[in-house]
Amino acid sequence: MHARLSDAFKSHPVNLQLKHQDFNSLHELPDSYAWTNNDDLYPSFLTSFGADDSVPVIDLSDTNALKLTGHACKTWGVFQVTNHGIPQKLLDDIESAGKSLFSLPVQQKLKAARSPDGISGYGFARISSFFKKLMWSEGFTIFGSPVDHFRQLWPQDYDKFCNIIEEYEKEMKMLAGRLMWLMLGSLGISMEDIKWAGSKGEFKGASAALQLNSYPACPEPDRAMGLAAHTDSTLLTILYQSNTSGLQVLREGTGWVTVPPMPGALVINVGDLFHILSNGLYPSVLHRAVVNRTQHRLSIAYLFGPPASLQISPLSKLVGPSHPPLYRPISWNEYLGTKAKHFNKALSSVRLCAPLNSLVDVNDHNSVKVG
Ligand SMILES: C=C1C[C@]23C[C@@]1(O)CC[C@H]2[C@@]12CCC[C@@](C)(C(=O)O1)[C@H]2[C@@H]3C(=O)O
Ligand SMILES: O=C(O)CCC(=O)C(=O)O
Ligand SMILES: [Fe+2]
Repeated sequence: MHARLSDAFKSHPVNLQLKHQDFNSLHELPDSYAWTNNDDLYPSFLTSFGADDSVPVIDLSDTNALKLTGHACKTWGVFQVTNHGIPQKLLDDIESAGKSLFSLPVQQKLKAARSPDGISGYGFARISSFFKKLMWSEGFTIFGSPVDHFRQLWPQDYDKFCNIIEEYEKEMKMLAGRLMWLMLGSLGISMEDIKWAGSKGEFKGASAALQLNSYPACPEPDRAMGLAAHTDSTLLTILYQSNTSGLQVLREGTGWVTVPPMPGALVINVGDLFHILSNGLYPSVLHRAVVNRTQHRLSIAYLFGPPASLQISPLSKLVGPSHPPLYRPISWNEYLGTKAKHFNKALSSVRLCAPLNSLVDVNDHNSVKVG
């Protein structure tokens, strides 16, 4: 019997969701939410104010899109896309669905709480268990049908919300497929090299989760953390951050760089599984979300991965005598379990050989050099 993604956390349950409180009732930052540099694994003071180093923006209708994508993945691990074909109406609909969800009373939201060993439902981000301080955010993860949870949240009109999610996932899946081919194509990989992509290259058996993140306005944003620095355990992530800034990526030699919201654009992150697939050529990007004093912020992440139990390993075309495979084969299912156990050391725990110079290896987030 094949392992299912929803079983990935069975051996590492987290028990955080019941401590949830109503952010709107907090007019001062409680100590439990006040972060110092010691509480974070990556230095916070390295914020970059220079505008000279900015996240690439790629117009998907540009004839150079393949080359630009390759360059962005290699040098940044993140880029924004325009002309992606996702209707603005759908982005507006999912944004208002998210707003409607998070503005429900806490007791109502808790009816759809994520179980300690589950994937789907309402709660703190899974990675919260690795930190002493709480994050100034709440999340809702959708994996598979959201109907049971949505019936709890909106007994009258859950159907309407289910339809929006279904439509959004359908569109995201198609876009994720297009982006995969751009990223793979830029590495010289073609459809024949990826058996699981299917005969039409549509990645039929792929799995994905949808994560709605809510960051309420915060009385002391400089001392709070929306979502602590992490890489995504995905092949790629498609993020809609609407019009409020908050997403930052860690850039070698520069520090934290804000990804500015652009009307209608989507942010694409390279995830850990693509890092493995590309044998470290396209490194996954460390990112975090900061909060602000006046505006509530919502983001929607489509976390795209391979079939749950398919073994992912460095592509054979990218390995050879002078490029040994850097990572052992691992399934998404197993990788999520590894992440739940080792968090920021998950990728290096899958690594086969030590980097030549471990101090300057850009592909190993445990030795990232900044400043
Ligand atoms: C498939 C998944 C990736 C994710 C854990 C999850 O089961 C669903 C939520 C995802 C998310 C979103 C916020 C950041 C993150 C690190 C977390 O705690 O939950 C990611 C997880 C991940 O990419 O490892
Ligand atoms: O809210 C954001 O901008 C980032 C969200 C994120 O990193 C995630 O959901 O994995
Ligand atoms: Fe993320």
